[in-house]
Amino acid sequence: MLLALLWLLRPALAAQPSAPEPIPAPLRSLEFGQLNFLHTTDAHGWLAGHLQEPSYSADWGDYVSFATHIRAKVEAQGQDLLVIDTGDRVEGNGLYDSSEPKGLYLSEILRHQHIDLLTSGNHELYKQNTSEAEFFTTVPNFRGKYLASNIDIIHPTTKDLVPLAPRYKKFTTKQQGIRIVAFGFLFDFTGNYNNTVVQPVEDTIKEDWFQEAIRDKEVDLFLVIGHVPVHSPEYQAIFKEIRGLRWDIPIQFFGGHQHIRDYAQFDAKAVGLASGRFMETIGFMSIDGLTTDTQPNAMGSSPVFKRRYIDNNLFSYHHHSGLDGESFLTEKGQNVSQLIAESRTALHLDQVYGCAPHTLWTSRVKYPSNDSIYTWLETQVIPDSLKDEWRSETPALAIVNTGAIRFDIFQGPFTQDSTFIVSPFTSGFRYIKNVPYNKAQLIMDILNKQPQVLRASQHDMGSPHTTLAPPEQLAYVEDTVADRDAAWDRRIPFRGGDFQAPLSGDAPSDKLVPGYTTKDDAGTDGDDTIHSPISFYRVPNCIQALVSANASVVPETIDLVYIEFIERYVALAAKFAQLDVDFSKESDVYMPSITFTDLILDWVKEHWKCE
Ligand SMILES: Nc1ccn([C@@H]2O[C@H](COP(=O)(O)O)[C@@H](O)[C@H]2O)c(=O)n1
Repeated sequence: MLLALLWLLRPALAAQPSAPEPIPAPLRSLEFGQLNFLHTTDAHGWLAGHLQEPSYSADWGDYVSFATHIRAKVEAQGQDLLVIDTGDRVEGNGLYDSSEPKGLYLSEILRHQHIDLLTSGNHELYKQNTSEAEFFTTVPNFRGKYLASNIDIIHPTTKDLVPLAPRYKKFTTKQQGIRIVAFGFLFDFTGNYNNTVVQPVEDTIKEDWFQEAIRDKEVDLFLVIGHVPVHSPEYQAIFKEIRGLRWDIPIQFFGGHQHIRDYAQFDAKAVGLASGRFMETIGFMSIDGLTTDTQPNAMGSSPVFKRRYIDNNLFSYHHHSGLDGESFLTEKGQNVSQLIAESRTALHLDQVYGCAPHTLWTSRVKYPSNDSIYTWLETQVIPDSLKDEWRSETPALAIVNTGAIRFDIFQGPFTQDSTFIVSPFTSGFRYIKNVPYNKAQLIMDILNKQPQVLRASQHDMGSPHTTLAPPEQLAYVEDTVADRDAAWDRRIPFRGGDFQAPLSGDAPSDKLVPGYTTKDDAGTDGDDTIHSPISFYRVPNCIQALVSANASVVPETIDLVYIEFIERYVALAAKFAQLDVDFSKESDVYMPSITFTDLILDWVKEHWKCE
């Protein structure tokens, strides 16, 4: 009774208390259809939303409210909604990485969304405890919704190899009885821990169960969800396999992994949507003109597909749901926002360790440059901090893959949350002693020509979708330099900051908020928010820093230090460089029990004092 009263008296909660207000901006509306979808992918723990970026400042509770309203709205018209998530829900934010064990709070928050279908990403499988948490927690939390067409796991107690979740599912939609056969794939990933088995997609689709499923005559739509780029050999293979047998059944793909907004047009009746990363984007799709038992498509015409990339903020949510600040709130959504706020407090995610004097970017500025996060690591953090007490007399050349850094650092407070947002992984350092300096440089050159060089070898260095660089680097082959005032382009509004009024003041003439300006197979009208463009620069696979007492002298030999995650790549590059080393026997731990994350955090604490 008292609890109920307290609940009634508490302030209405939308987004997180410290989240910045969204900025009003011109919007393109959603075009609803017979069957509608909301899609998330690569959330990587960002369920609190972006607390330093107004464009993406809604949280998972707001998304729960949004999906509830959209479901009610379409169902009132006799239409259907399916909510989809295509994996990589873990690793990349304090809300996941800061707890012990990791994910303690996240899985409880996640389960409150009514997700109709979900699947695993590669990040759910890098480590044994993460995939086992999927098996014991997320799969049961979403029983009957989680699909794993090509993933098996060694059962933690019986030790049998079993499917992580059901391979596929046939169901009918609530309102119209649309008959759907759905699959849930992961790309041809090879970096998983050995307690799981990822079967290549191309082999999986030859299996009897898949062949039977696609021969089902009572189907109106094939729905393929997966942690797979929508433009990929894997999805091409699935498309061809289904289309080879079923020339007229529509196929809807949902994908992810590359952290980009993307849309693929396979043919007139088959399309795919990818919905970005880090809870920046909620993907929307609708299909009209599906043939069903009750709605025969007598003309036999192709269905009409519409797509929209929604910026995850309350301004967009209010607009698309047709509601305002008051009417938008749902009890469930507010409870989830509250749960996130409590979890963040329990994890001390707002604890400040230092203050960044200026913003450091991963891909918005050229590398190397003063504003590049990689230049900062190479010239300051690593040279100041990398020292092993047993090797202090020997110069070291440290190699770090750029993909180990996941996000930008904004000017201002660097918190417990920022720590994991920037560097969530648990990798430490290893080294090979006494490597000739020129060989080490050759190894660097080879690593930076990967995938071309390493993949051209006979060695299995993984799928074409994995890279030592951040994943979006694979999607864009060249720099995109925003054609506008660079100073404005770099302005990201901060919490309580003064850059929040682009509809007035000193903004460039078009007065738009900088953000995604997506170009995909359907054109340039996919983003809901009309943005001014932002720049994207390519970065190398790896960066290096020479750590030496006498930095002006080039040493003859060095300790070749590298981040643990890239050992197999470094070993292969060493072979190409004709360095005769057996990494399994000769490599050792450098700076025992220090992770790359610790190194960065310790540097921040020491060097970035808050005024
Ligand atoms: N321990 C790890 C794990 C991953 N990476 C980097 O992330 C890339 C994969 O990220 P996605 O979000 O695209 O799945 C991977 O290719 C590495 O670059 C890492 O550095 N350390």
